[in-house]
Amino acid sequence: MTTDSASRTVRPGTFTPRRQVSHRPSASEGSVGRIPRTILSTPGNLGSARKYKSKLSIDARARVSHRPTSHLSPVLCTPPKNKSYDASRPKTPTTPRSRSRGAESPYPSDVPSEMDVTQVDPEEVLVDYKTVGAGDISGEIDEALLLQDRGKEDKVMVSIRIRPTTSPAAWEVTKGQPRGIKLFPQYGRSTLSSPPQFNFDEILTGSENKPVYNAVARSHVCAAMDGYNAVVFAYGQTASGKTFTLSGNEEQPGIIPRAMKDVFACIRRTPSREYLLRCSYLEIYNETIQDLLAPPSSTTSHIVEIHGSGSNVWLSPLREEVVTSLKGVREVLERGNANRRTATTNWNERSSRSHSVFRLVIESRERGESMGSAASGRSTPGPPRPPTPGGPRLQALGGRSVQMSALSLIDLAGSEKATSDRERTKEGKYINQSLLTLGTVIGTLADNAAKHKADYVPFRNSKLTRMLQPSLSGNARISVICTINPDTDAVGESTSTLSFAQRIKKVQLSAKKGELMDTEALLQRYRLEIEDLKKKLAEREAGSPAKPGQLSAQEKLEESKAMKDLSARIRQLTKLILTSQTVEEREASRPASPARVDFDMTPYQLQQELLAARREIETKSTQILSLEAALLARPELPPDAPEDSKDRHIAKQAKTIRELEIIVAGYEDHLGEPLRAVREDVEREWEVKLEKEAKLRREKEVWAEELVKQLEKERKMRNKLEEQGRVLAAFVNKFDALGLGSDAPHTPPRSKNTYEVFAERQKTKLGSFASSDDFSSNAVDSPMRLQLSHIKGHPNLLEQMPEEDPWNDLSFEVEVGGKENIRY
Ligand SMILES: Nc1ncnc2c1ncn2[C@@H]1O[C@H](COP(=O)(O)OP(=O)(O)OP(=O)(O)O)[C@@H](O)[C@H]1O
Repeated sequence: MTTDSASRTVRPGTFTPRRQVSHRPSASEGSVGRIPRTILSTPGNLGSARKYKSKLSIDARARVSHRPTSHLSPVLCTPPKNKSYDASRPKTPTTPRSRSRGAESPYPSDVPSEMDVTQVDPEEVLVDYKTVGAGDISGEIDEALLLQDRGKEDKVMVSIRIRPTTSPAAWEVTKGQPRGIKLFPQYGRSTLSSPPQFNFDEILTGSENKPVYNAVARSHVCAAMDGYNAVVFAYGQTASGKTFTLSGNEEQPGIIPRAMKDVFACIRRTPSREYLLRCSYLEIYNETIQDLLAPPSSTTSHIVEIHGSGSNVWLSPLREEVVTSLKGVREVLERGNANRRTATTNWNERSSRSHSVFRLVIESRERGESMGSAASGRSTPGPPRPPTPGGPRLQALGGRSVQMSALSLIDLAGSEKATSDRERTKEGKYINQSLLTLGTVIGTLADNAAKHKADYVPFRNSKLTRMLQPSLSGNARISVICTINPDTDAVGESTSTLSFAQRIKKVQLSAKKGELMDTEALLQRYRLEIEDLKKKLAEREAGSPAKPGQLSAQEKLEESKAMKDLSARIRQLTKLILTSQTVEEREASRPASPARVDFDMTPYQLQQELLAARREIETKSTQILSLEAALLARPELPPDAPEDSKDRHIAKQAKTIRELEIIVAGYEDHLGEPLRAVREDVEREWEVKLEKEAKLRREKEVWAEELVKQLEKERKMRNKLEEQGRVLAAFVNKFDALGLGSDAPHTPPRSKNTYEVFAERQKTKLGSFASSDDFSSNAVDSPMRLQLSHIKGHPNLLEQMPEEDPWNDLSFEVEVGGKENIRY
């Protein structure tokens, strides 16, 4: 066990029935006898008597002059020491103050830890709309304000707050959207280059804290109430107004007190949920994390360690206080602030010498029908579960899941120049170093986001960045308010603050709602899902008989697949429920395991536990195997078994049969039938398609046959023509051989001309002409030689004859081979 739990043993837990929370004295009230009344009666001392040495603007002065009690009034000179202030918030002496607070803390050393979260039953300290008193809320929340940055949820919201000044300002705010801030050219480093200009989500001026809260923090507070982690932090040069913005003072409450009011306002506006609120407050001083709420009497160290890595980081030992009212929160804040380290520096009368983190963990769940732990019933019997540092305390009951988120409000120490004081110089070195690391981390994250890289981010280089790792890595809505001093002698620091603001704007976020479920909640979710799925299945079933004709095969397939999916999911969920119930039954029937995990254990202890658990599992597995073998070897129930166990067995079997029947019926109804019908439809559709294709093919074959015939005809025709050509040539040669033509001077026509001879030959059936060789040898003297020479030079001339054959007019018939007459 850790020191934390050791300390728990000396602090008896005081449980108060939950319904009485609003009526019973709160932690602070309860200890009135021990805590000085002066402290309780000055709730607003969070930001009391803060001053800075530079002058305020005229309007700020005018405002404070109307309020003589305002803590902003004595700004024109170094403030006189304020006794009550000193008493409530001790300043750091020249060396860091001792952590044994008996002397310094306003709280006596025996302040009980009544609201320590480890000492109360969470079910007894829930807050809901009934328990929130009218004084706990800030009035109506403007819905429009909550919706303001909804569109920028994946980006860090970055705003600038310019502290009022009476000196000439080096910066001017540009008009329009996005809001810009520009350095007057005369204050730029070089007159040649244009002076820097920056654009941001908001640029705020003046001393009013309400508009600042509304603009930069309200939507983030509401996001935290909605289940998202949210971080608001102030960054800037020393004395630029970070603490004034975060904590403010009685006149001008800052972001923290306003946020707390809104938390309770939100609870009051949400009657359907109940909440468990717990807060912690720490500071990082000289790279050491100190618990600002640790009880002064505690002998244990106040040094808090960071455990875990990546997005799973937690702090331990860290005291968390349950708060049930605004008064309770205020008391916690006062106590923490009283322990914070501040000191007078050259620039700030009360400079924060550390980074402070106020964290509110919000757990909530739907309200049950009846209230109280007995009515709602714990899902796990026995004593409350061991505390989990940073983990859930509220249990998911009756299927109601628990939403868990954290709202972190961070006041960073301011960057500063060197000072003559050695102690301040050392602190300043640590402050500057951790701010530098924050800048590097932000720069790398921004670069990674812009260039889609995954470069190593040096979170571990400082406690601050390591602690902020889960949020900076993306799982939080972040709002940064950068405070600047507009004076001309702070241009360098302001420019560096604005560059940091510019870089952090590029960091990519993707906050997820934190939801926790226990077995019962999961089972309930499964049951609801099954109901829903069954309804859907029934609707589909009811709709499908009306549709079949209208659906295409594809649609039917999809419909069948959807039904199949639904049935599969129902089966899967039913199985999950049965498995979980069996596990739960077994859990309930056996004594609590001695190996139940205590989350306060050290990693070594956990490892040992793990080894022991593994060994036990092995032994149990062997036992199970042998038991199973024995079970198989004997009948389920001996014949002489008692009647009631027989009945139980029968009931169990009947239940299994019913389950199987449902599954089988579901399969048959929703899977078998539609599939068969679909298959038939598909087959029918394809048959028609096939027939069409076959017909088309037949038609094509006929066409192809026709084509072949046509070709054959053409080929024959061509052969015939060639044959005719040859016959004609032979005829002409013969004609010449008969001496009916010569190159000699024209002889008077003889008694028979060519046609007559031809006709005569035809008559005497001179069908067998001499071979072409014959007639070519005789062709020399042919009167048609001239024309033949043309033909010889162009063997294909006959083929190329124009369709309008001039020889047509000279047509005559000749008998070829005694078979048929050919017309020429
Ligand atoms: N906007 C403002 N209007 C009026 N007064 C302001 C404003 N901002 C800061 N101040 C005053 O300036 C002084 C210094 O402010 P504050 O302590 O908040 O600075 P800081 O940035 O937290 O400094 P450090 O980093 O040193 O802690 C305080 O007295 C505060 O009241």
